[in-house]
Amino acid sequence: MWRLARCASSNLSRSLRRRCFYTAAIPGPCIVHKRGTDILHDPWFNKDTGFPLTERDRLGLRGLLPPRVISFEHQYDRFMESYRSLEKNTQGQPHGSVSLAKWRILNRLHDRNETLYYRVLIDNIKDFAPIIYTPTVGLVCQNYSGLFRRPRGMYFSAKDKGEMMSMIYNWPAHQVDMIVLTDGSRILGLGDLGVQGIGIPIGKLDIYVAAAGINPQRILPVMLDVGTNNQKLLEDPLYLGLRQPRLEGEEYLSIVDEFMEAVHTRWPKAIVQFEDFQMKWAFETLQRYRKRFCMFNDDIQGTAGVALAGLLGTVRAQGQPLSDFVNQKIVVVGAGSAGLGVLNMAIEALSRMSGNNEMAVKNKCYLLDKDGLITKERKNIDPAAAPFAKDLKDVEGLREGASPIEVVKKLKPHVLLGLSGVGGIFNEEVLKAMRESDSTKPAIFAMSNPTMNAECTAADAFKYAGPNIVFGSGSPFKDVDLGNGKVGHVNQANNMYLFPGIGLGTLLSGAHIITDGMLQAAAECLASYMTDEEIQKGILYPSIDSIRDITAEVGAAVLRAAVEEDLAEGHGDVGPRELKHMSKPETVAYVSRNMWFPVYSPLVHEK
Ligand SMILES: NC(=O)C1=CN([C@@H]2O[C@H](COP(=O)(O)OP(=O)(O)OC[C@H]3O[C@@H](n4cnc5c(N)ncnc54)[C@H](O)[C@@H]3O)[C@@H](O)[C@H]2O)C=CC1
Ligand SMILES: CC(=O)C(=O)O
Ligand SMILES: [Mg+2]
Repeated sequence: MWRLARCASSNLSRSLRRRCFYTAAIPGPCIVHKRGTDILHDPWFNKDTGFPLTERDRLGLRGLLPPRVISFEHQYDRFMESYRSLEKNTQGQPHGSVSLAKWRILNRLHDRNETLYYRVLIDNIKDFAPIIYTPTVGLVCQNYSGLFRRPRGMYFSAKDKGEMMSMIYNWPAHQVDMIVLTDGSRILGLGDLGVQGIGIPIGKLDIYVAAAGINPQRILPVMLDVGTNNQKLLEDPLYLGLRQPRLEGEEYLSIVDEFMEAVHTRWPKAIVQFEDFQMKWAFETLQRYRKRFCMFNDDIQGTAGVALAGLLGTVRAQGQPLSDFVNQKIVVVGAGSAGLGVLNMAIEALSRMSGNNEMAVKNKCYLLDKDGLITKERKNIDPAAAPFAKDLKDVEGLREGASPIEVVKKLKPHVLLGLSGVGGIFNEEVLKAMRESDSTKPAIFAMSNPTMNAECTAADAFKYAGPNIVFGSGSPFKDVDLGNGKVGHVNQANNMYLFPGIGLGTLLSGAHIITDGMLQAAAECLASYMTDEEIQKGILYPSIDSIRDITAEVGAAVLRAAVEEDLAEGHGDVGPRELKHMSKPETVAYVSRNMWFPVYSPLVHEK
């Protein structure tokens, strides 16, 4: 049953909680097995000019650095100053090249000094998320082979078949907690980018560190390079991946199987997030592995929870009780892994609310793909979309393959949600038709990424569909000035609000699988996070600035769900019994306490 109880510690002031993250205890020492320049060249341990003199002596660094010791705060200010002057000096230049220049300066720091990098990322997450994550990460992936300077993460290719069990031991960390894996076949809305898709696991794991406080020494971005069907890349002399068409069928699955077995053998507790796989493999691999390994598919499952929280928020914004969700007509444009994931989770929630009358709630949900409205008349219907195909007699006045404008005009939906990857398909005509919606506050979610692939811009949505809409987009847009001091609020309807908490909560619970119950708990937590006052203003999700707060809450909700399902085996010194006895607020505090925070630890050398 959907509960709207406020999250455990939500009455603690958010800013107070944020400050708590900064009162880090004196850091314990960190053992390193290297000395001298090897340390300076290792971004996990490097402190640049920040090594105190005693440490320089201990680690054989004296003379390898300029003599003056610069404090962490001073280094931080210096970096931010250079970032701000880059912003100033590139004003008026093309947006894409400015974004790439910003990414480069951040990436250089990432490659040199991770402690400082993650500190600036955490403190400035709202400004930097659009650079290291969507939309700029899309541009980075498109240009990856040209931008490549240093490797990050691991690359397993079709040529490594039979070798993966030993290759996995090439990774230098003893423990890995979180892996994000892609095969590069559907990178954001940009299609098959082959090996260049590695930018996505890197960006997602940066969000894991910033939002969930996963220790960056325990993360691993992975590219499974099984070839690419992108002809342009195959012909590009700079392309860094395998120059062959993608493996298919059993050949493909045997590569993924081998990788999963290798990971499980070395790090049985590591969580694997599948990211940006083309639809057929996204569903197939989820089915194949979810009962055997600790894994989830972010595009199917993470996106669904965020969208559902947004849809429930919309009902609240309309001033209706949550039970009114069952009366909403929902049109989803895009029948891929994300669109189907959203519809499946929405229908599950709706069914529970309507006393398991799944048929009745399905009748209120409409699904379109590139060929328009999906009905039972559709030839060669995808089996995953088939359960949502409409009987033509139930959609009077509409035809098989009806276009978004025909559907919106006829149905006057409460919600129009885009996960098609096609920029601008919610055009002026479609948006204007949403003015006739049966809802007083219709919702328009243009969730495709990156920005140019969004189904519409925020400005167009408010301009054409009217000021009363609730708006969400996958990539960030600025709030819209509606005149008369009114603001059209933009919600970033992105799975970044959930995946970090799903990963962290699962990790701390010690569960060996991720169940629907754990995912539902995550979505419920996000749905209940905002106050009625915020929701009335059309604000459905917390600000990205407070992403650590919401992640702690989501993580705790996931952990408690694992406990309730008797799956929690504990983590580190905290066993299942202790987890079971934690109250809700204690669980949130426990999760927050376990978030890594970047400070320079004293380094101690051990041979
Ligand atoms: N905001 C968020 O958190 C998330 C956003 N996404 C975005 O959603 C988009 C789709 O992702 P997936 O479902 O994984 O891709 P997918 O490739 O599995 O599915 C795309 C779907 O869109 C349909 N489509 C293509 N052209 C269309 C058109 N002109 N009109 C209507 N439908 C059309 C296709 O037929 C297909 O059903 C991507 O742009 C991705 O960035 C995905 C996951 C999370
Ligand atoms: C956000 C995300 O996961 C996507 O666009 O694929
Ligand atoms: Mg994705």
